[in-house]
Amino acid sequence: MASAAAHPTSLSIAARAATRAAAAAAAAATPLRRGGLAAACQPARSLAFTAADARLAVHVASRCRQASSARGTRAVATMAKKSVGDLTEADLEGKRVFVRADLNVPLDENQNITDDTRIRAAVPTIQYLIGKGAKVILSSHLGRPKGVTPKFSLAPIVPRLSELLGIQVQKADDCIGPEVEKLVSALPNGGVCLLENVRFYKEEEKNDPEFAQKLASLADLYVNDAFGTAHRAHASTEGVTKFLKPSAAGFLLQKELDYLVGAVSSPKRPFAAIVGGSKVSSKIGVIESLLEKCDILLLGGGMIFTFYKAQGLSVGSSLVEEDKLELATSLLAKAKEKGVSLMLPTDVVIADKFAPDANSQIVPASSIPDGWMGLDIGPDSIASFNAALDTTQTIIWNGPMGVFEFDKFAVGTEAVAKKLAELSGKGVTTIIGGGDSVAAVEKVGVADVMSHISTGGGASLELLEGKELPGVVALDEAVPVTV
Ligand SMILES: Nc1ncnc2c1ncn2[C@@H]1O[C@H](COP(=O)(O)OP(=O)(O)OP(=O)(O)O)[C@@H](O)[C@H]1O
Ligand SMILES: O=C(O)[C@H](O)COP(=O)(O)O
Repeated sequence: MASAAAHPTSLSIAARAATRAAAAAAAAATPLRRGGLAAACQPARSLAFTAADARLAVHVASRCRQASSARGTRAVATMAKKSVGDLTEADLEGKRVFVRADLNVPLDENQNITDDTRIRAAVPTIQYLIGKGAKVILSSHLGRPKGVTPKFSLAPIVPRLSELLGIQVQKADDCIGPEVEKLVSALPNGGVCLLENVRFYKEEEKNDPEFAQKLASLADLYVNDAFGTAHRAHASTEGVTKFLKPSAAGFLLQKELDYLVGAVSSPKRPFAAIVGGSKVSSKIGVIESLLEKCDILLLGGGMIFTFYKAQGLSVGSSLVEEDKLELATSLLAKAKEKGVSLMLPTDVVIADKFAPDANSQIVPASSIPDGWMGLDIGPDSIASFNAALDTTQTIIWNGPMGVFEFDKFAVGTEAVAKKLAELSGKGVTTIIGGGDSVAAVEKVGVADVMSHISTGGGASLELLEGKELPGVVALDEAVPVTV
């Protein structure tokens, strides 16, 4: 039996990035299509972002707030923060606004952007601010550099961002200091200046107050739209709010919270959660938190073998976390206690090696022979998962059903993506929680029809675990509105 640590479960980062890049290229030109509030809450996916889109974003933000108020607890959970949409022309015209975005996009070896989703998602907030005559000082990290590292420069972002905004974005060679100050002071109303990678200073990740103050000194007010980095208490996401008032949430941040907290806390029922991925240990928090909220929990991916083993089934050489057998048993018991219908796959696709060209066969989950490993869920499981999903009104999905990077073992994951796309078209709220499930949805070409696709991996997981995000907590509270 393979231990989790020794199991060859992970594809290289490059292979995963290539899959995502191909999918993203297909997704890049798809316009926003669905109607209704949920769809309107999506960041604009079209390439040309217009003033009309900016007006839509403002309208959407206010509709989201109204919808949230109507949903009671959802309002408390998601919309208690001051919004960029609350800032008027009088607040913004001629003002320097420090906008923290997450422009941490994948680049190939020639510094070409292979997935511009995060850049496009940052556009509505910037467009709104420049439309109101603000001077936007845009900040982001890229990668995890140790000191100044040219390959982690934000320079490759400038052409695409300029294209999307329809104006030439200025680029600073640093993120603090006299040269940056000069550039910022020459910025016209409605201009945008992108600062260099804020992680070139170790003080950023240390949330150093002096560094935060230096960043803050460039601006008059602060907007955080970096959802993907909101789980980090860094100088540009958290520290800076101590020196800049008001500190407001951007449209992307609001939308992510509205779905990942709001729709999950007070869902239209029945509410199903689908959790997959490689290991149960990395999803414990998410499963435990979702067990408190969902009606149906479907489990797939590598983690199911720990559940099978805990039930005394033979799992061959499938991925198993031996030290999590008790945990798996207790999660099954907890589901029962909570009245949650927890479904494990009834059949699996097994392989004689961890490789794209492995021999494969479909067997009942209870009879995996020695020497074979489960790499996908089988057709009976897909059918019963689909039947369960057909009964639902809200679905959240995190983690693939199998080793979807290998075509032979991608069927279960793709079936879930297609089912969610079909149900989304019928009005079911479908939320994809970041990471590999987003890559799978993009690979199938159905990203555009989902209610919400998160731009954050780690941040979305932390939210789903019920944790507070420091980058959100630090923002100003919204002024309460009496209805
Ligand atoms: N049966 C399986 N055996 C081994 N690995 C599996 C199996 N099913 C899925 N995986 C692997 O799980 C990985 C994804 O797991 P992970 O827990 O990282 O999911 P995620 O949360 O969606 O992704 P991310 O960590 O990128 O946010 C994929 O690379 C996939 O190949
Ligand atoms: O890609 C991400 O998940 C975010 O940009 C955060 O990056 P980090 O994990 O390096 O903080």
